[in-house]
Amino acid sequence: MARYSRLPGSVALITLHNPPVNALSAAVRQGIVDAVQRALKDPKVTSVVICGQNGKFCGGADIREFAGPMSGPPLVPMIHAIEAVDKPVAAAIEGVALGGGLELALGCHYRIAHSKAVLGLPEVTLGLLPGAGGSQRLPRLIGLTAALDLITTGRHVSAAEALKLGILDQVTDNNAVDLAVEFVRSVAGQPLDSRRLSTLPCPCPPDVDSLLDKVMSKVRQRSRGALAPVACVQALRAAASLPYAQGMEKERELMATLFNSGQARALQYAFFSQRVVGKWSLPSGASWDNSTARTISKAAVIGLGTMGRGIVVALALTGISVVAVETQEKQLAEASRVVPAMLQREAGRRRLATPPGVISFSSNLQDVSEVELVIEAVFEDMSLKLQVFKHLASVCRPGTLLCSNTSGLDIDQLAAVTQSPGLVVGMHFFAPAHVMKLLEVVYGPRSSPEAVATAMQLGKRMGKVGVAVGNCPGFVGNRMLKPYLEQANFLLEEGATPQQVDEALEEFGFPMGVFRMSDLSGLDVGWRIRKEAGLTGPGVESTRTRQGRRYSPLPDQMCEAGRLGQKTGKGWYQYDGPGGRVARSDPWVDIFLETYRAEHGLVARSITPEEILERCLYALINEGFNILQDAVAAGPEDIDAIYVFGYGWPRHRGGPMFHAGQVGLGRILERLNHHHSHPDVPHLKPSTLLRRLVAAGSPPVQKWREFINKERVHSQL
Ligand SMILES: CCC/C=C/C(=O)SCCNC(=O)CCNC(=O)[C@H](O)C(C)(C)COP(=O)([O-])OP(=O)([O-])OC[C@H]1O[C@@H](n2cnc3c(N)ncnc32)[C@H](O)[C@@H]1OP(=O)([O-])[O-]
Repeated sequence: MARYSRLPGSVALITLHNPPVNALSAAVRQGIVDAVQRALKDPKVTSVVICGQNGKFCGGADIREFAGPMSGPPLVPMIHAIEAVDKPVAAAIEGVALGGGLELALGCHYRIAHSKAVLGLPEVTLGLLPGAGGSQRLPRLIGLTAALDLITTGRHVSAAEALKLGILDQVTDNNAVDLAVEFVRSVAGQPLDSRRLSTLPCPCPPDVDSLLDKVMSKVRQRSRGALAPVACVQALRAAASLPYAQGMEKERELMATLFNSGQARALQYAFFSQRVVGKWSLPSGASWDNSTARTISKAAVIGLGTMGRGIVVALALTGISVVAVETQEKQLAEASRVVPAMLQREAGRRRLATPPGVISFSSNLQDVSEVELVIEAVFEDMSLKLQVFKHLASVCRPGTLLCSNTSGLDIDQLAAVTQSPGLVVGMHFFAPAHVMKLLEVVYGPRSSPEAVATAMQLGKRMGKVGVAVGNCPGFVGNRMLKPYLEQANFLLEEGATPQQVDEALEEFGFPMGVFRMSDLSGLDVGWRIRKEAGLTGPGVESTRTRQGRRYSPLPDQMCEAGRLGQKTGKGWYQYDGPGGRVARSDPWVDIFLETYRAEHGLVARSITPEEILERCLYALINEGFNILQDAVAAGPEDIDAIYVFGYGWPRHRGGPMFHAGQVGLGRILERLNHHHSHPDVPHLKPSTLLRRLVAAGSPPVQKWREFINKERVHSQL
């Protein structure tokens, strides 16, 4: 709703009221329409201020309403009516003015904000465009170039930047509503024509077409296959070239297309998933709202390889003091040189003045004795990690939280060598750890709710999307990756090339296909893990079946040939030299694959992009269902957030489990059955949960949690 009040004198105050962010629900829109009418009719009112309850102007359209039929007054005419009012209307912006919230403010004649306010048109991140006139009014206010930046990225800007851009008329450190009231009183009676943005021309640079073409190719490259950024550029082209009314017509057409696209639904689902995973719960019943987190001010990181260095930076950026320990002198010296520069760079990128945390480097594990939390980030080797944990258990004071950055080893085994297994959790970061948003917080059977809550809260302080997951080999992300990689390798055996597989996946929206990605991260990482698992190495017979399952030795043979990826200048592709970044296809790989197939009596067949996607993605999705069935992830949103924030799953496709729902669970089941029945593709046996969901009529993804819980109660899973 919106409250109307008459302030002493002649100012009407309209206050949006819809906690927590005063989103523009049907009731709020109706409230605004009624209040504006009242202000118009009251002859004693000479000016109007619109503000939001509880220090938040408005978080935009109510995203929850997008799922159902629209009711209440529409936004566009409501904002037009405000712009047309013949008494000055000012938006008093505190907290946030985002999306429809900023569009509402752009319909006002003046905008006055608190210095801590944040503004933006983030609709593009929800698969939409600023469809309440924002795509036409903002460029008229701040010029085409700046509007293209804001609207195609959806980035939030500070009040200071908004003032500089010309979005705001005034900024105050004091009460923005008081200032707005004072301001509108002072301008009452003055002409408003030049304040109505819809009547202004759009300031454009001389080479407007080349600017628009450049931005269009940039957005297409940045978010391959995403519709909204393209539509945003089209709407801005209309703003630059058409009169306002025709521009609005174009905005309406584009918005209608986007609104009904699966991509908008996927992105809105991703928005809510990100929030759902913060409300974690464990099978024990412990959850975010009944567990207490400790506030950490002093932490340590053990191991200063690539991951450890990134974790040190991520911690230091929050203001935590970090003891960074590395026992190898050479590595320590390098880290002491590199980490401060990384910190400086990242602080600059985040526009933080000076990195607030204090880092001390040490080669002595004894120096962690006073910290409250340790993150172990040594080499991925269980015996080494056990040694470190035993040592930590004897060095740290009682009550210290011990975390491991393992990417898939058993947390419980690590906990078992400490005196307080309840204080052990996994904190699985993703490289580069100071940049990537995902953090898997891994709880073992003995991890305490306090330890999980602390790791989740620490993740939030570091700006991560933390997802609490159960303990199993590979946890969620890497466990699902395994069948995906396996199928990609099998496809090479059957006739595909690395380029064909990568192209299909990149066309789907991944920033990098599986083989390009392997080259980037190094083929030796998986090789070492497979050697430890006894799947390859001296004495292991070179067959295509290992430990009772189909196995492709292709990646092992690449490593044996010294082709470890970008670092050696050769992998699935060739590069200009070691450390080269530009992948080119390599005839050596074609001959290698042909020889391999001939040796194993395999006849290459032609493989379609559809089969590549089905084999790779459905294998991954199927494992996702197994993970839900095993209660390793609490719900499909957890898996989807992990894949969107950590594995490059295209956000406009929601995540693997959401995608399964979009494709249709029946179809996924049918294709898995089809591939599974093929004699040489034995790893695609459909999960029981998938079968049960299909049998239950394929409920929407939002209902799966409830379904799984019911099935579990009735022991069907
Ligand atoms: C149609 C014409 C064109 C216009 C299109 C638009 O405006 S599109 C919209 C353009 N606007 C945007 O894209 C802005 C989207 N919002 C944000 O970016 C952030 O929420 C924030 C910066 C406003 C506050 O961050 P924060 O960390 O302080 O808090 P938090 O993030 O945890 O959220 C708290 C609670 O509020 C909920 N909720 C939030 N916004 C909306 C909404 N618009 N609607 C409904 N609900 C919303 C959120 O789900 C959560 O609910 P829960 O889990 O408690 O049940």
